[in-house]
Amino acid sequence: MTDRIPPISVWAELDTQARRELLRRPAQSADAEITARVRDILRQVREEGDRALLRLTAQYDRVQLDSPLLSREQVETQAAQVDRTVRRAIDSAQRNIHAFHAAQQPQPVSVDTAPGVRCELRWAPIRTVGLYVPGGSAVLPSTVLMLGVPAALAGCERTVLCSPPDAQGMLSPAVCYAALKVGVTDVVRLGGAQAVAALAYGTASVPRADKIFGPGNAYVTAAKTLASAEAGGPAIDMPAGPSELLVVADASAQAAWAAADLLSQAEHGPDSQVVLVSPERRVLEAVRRELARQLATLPRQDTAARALARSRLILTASLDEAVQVADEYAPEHLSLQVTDPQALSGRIRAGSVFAGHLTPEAGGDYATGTNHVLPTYGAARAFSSLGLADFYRRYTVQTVTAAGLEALAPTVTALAREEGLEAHARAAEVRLNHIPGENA
Ligand SMILES: NC(=O)c1ccc[n+]([C@@H]2O[C@H](COP(=O)([O-])OP(=O)(O)OC[C@H]3O[C@@H](n4cnc5c(N)ncnc54)[C@H](O)[C@@H]3O)[C@@H](O)[C@H]2O)c1
Ligand SMILES: N[C@H](CO)Cc1c[nH]c[nH+]1
Ligand SMILES: [Zn+2]
Repeated sequence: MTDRIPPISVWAELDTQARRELLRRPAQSADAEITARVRDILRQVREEGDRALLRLTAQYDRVQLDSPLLSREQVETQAAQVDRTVRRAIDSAQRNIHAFHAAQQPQPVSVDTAPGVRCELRWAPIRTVGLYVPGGSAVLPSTVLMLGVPAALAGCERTVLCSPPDAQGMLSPAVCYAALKVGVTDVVRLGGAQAVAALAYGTASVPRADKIFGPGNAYVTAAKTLASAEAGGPAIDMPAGPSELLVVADASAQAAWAAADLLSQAEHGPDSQVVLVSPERRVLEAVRRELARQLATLPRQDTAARALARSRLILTASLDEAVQVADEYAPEHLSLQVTDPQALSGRIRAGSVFAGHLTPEAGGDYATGTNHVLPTYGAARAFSSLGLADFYRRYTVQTVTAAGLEALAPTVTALAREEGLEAHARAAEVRLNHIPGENA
């Protein structure tokens, strides 16, 4: 069975080009084709609104809808059917996610930068947020919580949830239950790039969102990126594409646990990528055998096998070199299955770190309380994991008194004239000459 798992790559034997190729994400190899298709989908929705949405849903989700929107009654009827165990699990995960995110309230700042010159930093909730909840290969009610809990905590006025419809044109009871629990205002059954287009442009039935959040496949991610680049387009959270996991393992790693973690992300989709980096050949070989053994009994064996075909098992010369490889890859999820995980956790750029042998990556996917919407494709080098602050916009306020203006004006006028912007200089001077009670 190990013939379905790639062989071990020895980092020291690879040149720069081969190393780059080894760490390349699978979804990016089809970039041009995906971009072209997504551009076309965006255009159709921009030009034709709901008509295009219904047509594209029939084409890509193979279901004919009468309207993209679910009524409140439909959502409640679906939610009422949720299984009791699932309902309890959603309630319990929601509590942890709420606790961790409630502690992230951004704080206002007020500083007198000079006498009579006050600068403030304030936070206001983004009014309308679009929440994309994946549902192509697996329906993800957990993502409703990851997006909906911080949106509610921030106080966003309108939360528009989009998720692909099932064969009956419905959303699952669990998704509907979670949506009601976090106070989503509009529930829309749309998936893929067309869902993002609807949120970006707004249609007769789907409200336009100021910012679009959420993970998705390569089509969803491309649509978010393209729509946000348009003039006046929505903001987006980050490129949160196909799931990734990189495990750094030393001699203390349990092969069966490392393999289980790698499979947990491989089963998301064929373009998910999982990587194991270790200075121990024995560990790499044992995990390779475990992957094949555990894969054989997985219900989503075909999906996981396709992702595993592009997985990476990398032998490094030392733990230090493993850290360098991991940092260069900048994974969405980083699992540290080593003796001293805390010593490594700050040295590798990653969306979320799973520190130690007893911390399964799946814990963070559902219930530890951290957010599972995370940057992929190496975006963790600069992008952050989703947090409460992402649901606010930050703005500044400055208030200048007469004394402040007198002190500030020479600086403003000198810099304005240096830049050749006379009107700027005069906008300060005109006030200076008319300060009430002084020069009036
Ligand atoms: N990075 C993160 O934070 C994070 C979190 C959760 C999930 N994920 C990832 O999200 C992804 C979800 O992907 P998914 O496919 O299961 O669901 P999805 O909801 O993202 O995409 C499904 C939609 O894609 C569209 N689509 C499918 N094939 C298409 C085609 N050939 N052309 C145009 N559109 C097409 C369809 O409209 C369908 O509704 C997974 O890769 C998972 O790993 C990432
Ligand atoms: N691993 C995904 C983030 O990449 C999140 C998720 C949802 N459900 C299961 N897993
Ligand atoms: Zn997952």
